[in-house]
Amino acid sequence: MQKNSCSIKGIIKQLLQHKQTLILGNVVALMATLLIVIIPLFIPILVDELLLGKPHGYIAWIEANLWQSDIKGYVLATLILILVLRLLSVLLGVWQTKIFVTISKDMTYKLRQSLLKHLKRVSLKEYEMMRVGAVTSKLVTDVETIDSFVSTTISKLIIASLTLIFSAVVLVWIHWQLALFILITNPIVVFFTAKLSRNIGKLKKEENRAVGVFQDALSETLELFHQIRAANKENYFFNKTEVKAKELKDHATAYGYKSDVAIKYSYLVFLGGYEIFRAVSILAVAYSDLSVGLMLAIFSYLWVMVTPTQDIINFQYVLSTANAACERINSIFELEQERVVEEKENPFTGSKTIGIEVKNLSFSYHKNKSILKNINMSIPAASKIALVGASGSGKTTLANILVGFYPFEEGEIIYGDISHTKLQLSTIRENIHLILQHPKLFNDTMRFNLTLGKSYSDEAIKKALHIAQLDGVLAGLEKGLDTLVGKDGIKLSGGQRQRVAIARMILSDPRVVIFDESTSALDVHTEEKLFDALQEFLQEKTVITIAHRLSTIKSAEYIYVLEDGSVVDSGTPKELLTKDESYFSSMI
Ligand SMILES: Nc1ncnc2c1ncn2[C@@H]1O[C@H](COP(=O)(O)OP(=O)(O)OP(=O)(O)O)[C@@H](O)[C@H]1O
Repeated sequence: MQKNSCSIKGIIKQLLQHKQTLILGNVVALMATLLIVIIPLFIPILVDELLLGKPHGYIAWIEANLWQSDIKGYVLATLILILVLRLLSVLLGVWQTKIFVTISKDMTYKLRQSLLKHLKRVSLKEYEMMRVGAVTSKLVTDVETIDSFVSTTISKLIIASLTLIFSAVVLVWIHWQLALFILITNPIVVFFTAKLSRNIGKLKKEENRAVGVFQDALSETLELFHQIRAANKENYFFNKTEVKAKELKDHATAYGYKSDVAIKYSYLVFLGGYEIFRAVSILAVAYSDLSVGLMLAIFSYLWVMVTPTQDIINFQYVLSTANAACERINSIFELEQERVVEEKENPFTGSKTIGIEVKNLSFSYHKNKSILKNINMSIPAASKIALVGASGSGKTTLANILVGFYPFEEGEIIYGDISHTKLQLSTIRENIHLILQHPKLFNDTMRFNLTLGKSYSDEAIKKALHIAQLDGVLAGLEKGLDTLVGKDGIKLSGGQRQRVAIARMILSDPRVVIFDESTSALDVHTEEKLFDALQEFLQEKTVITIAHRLSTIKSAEYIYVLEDGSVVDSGTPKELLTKDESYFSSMI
């Protein structure tokens, strides 16, 4: 699979995929420019032929072939013609902008799309260490920097170059020595400003990084606002965010004024050349046969050349900022993704449930710190297993591995009769449902939190709520299933949130269910009623229950005891109860 990445070469390659539209846009832009560029050619006619009586032959040709008039008539006609040319040029300019904006926005959309595609499959290990604000800023600010590079490249670079070439040709035609002078000074300006532009690129990179750091601090503060308030730590966290805002201000100020200084400096170099050129032109009128009208035309061409020259100078800056943005964007593309395997068989299809064999499984989150050590477990299909052990012994880690959240290198898990190496992690998660102790809810309706966007009948939803002991809760919601549950389900109690997660599981009807302290917030009475109601639903499913409370695992047929990442004991509840030293015995 080809790895996605952001590079200037890649952007150009992608641009070329829009070849036809690009050509159309450039033809339109060229026509718009030509209409403007020919305007200075009217100056010699007006000044030399009409005012100074120095014929170039144009008026004579017009009189012979088109129309005869006095000075007023010719001036008025020229004025109208120039205004029409300008109007046409503006209209073509609007069309050109529409074409180029469509291309550049399409390209930046595609870049965001491929970043989101990459993030969608990012490994959980990477996600856990990810600074969300920094990722957001890359998707917004850095992609915008690329957008401005693309729009500058496609809309300005070619036209600027063509305008300069066209003006150069006309200048050579008018006075080749003066033209040569301009053609030599332009590259010198670009040369003197190249190094500056690289430094500006670095400043832009710093500014975008500071945006990320600020966004990160802000989102974390707002995310944990409730806990911050509970700890009375608003000052600490908001001051920390303010410091990041100040850093952002410093970087943005540095980039803002230094990039402006660089552009102005480059422009100054250009204007210096321009002033010298003007002096030389006046000397050329004094000491050669260059007419005043042609000299004024040359000056006009110089002005015509100002914007394209500036565009080319700016292009260097935009190019180096785009390079810096690409570097930051690539750090997202470099995030490790979940493995993809070619799945030939699916053990879950056609079976009501499956058994799971864990063989010699070892796992660590970070090198040198082993969390699970050589775990062996046999979980027959439709069995009811419990996993107990002291806090930190690795129960949740094992549950996360069973549902395919973390890849592991040592050992094997056999689902049905298929090894984990031959299964897509998404297939495993589709069929094995892990219910967490602290389920996350979306700031959306109760219905959405139960269905997660899939369509179920109201009847099915209500049945799931009934099993999850939520009838009373639903009746108390002002808009029933369409009631908003608030940020992270704040309007619901901890136990209600746990039951919403269980109702969500019931609706998704998985083959295997893992309860990880999923009823810890319920009182023993409600928990008992819940498991009674769940009995029929779970009957034909493999169920693994992790709990610290005996009441939660009382119907387990077989128990595994975990200690410091190893299975230290296992057996039926009866067998374990006979052992005085067993962790299970201590739960009673
Ligand atoms: N995402 C993670 N990254 C790094 N280390 C982790 C991560 N999750 C857990 N750990 C570590 O792994 C060990 C086992 O944690 P785990 O949550 O699996 O234990 P547990 O038995 O479920 O504990 P509890 O009963 O308190 O929920 C702990 O030492 C913990 O610090």
